[in-house]
Amino acid sequence: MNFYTRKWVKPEDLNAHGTLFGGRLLAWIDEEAAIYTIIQLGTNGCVTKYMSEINFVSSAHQGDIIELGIKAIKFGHTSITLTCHVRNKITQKTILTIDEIVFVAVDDSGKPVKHGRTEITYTDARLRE
Ligand SMILES: CC(=O)SCCNC(=O)CCNC(=O)[C@H](O)C(C)(C)COP(=O)(O)OP(=O)(O)OC[C@H]1O[C@@H](n2cnc3c(N)ncnc32)[C@H](O)[C@@H]1OP(=O)(O)O
Repeated sequence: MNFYTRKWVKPEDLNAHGTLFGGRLLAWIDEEAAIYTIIQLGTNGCVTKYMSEINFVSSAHQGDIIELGIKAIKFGHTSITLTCHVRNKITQKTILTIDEIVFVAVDDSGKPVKHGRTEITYTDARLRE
């Protein structure tokens, strides 16, 4: 799993308890997973379909640097399934895990479309095909 994106937890990211707001973290994850999917499928036309159980394992605090890891675990016909792990960059302590995030490739009218991909690419070449 690659941890491409790092985030620095700032005051505007906190909840009423003074720790990282879960909704903010999920927004970061959804965007990261969407970008990962766009690179893997080579199309901007993809939407979030499903997220499995979200496990908030431990809190992050103001000033922490966290990193978001995403990896494709299954290529379907129109879908791609990802797994996600968020951890503290310094201590490596796990902050969150999501076993499955499913994105679906869609056409201009929003209907599922076959993406034709079967394996992970480690470059962004598909974006230029
Ligand atoms: C990045 C963003 O913010 S996007 C915004 C948030 N997301 C959205 O607005 C999407 C709203 N949802 C939709 O428009 C529709 O549900 C669609 C277009 C995504 C899918 O439509 P559906 O009628 O469910 O499509 P369909 O039944 O053909 O399934 C498409 C694929 O999704 C998979 N799928 C459908 N439901 C689920 C589910 N609950 N869990 C996992 N996978 C699922 C199917 O197995 C299929 O995969 P495959 O083609 O690889 O075998």
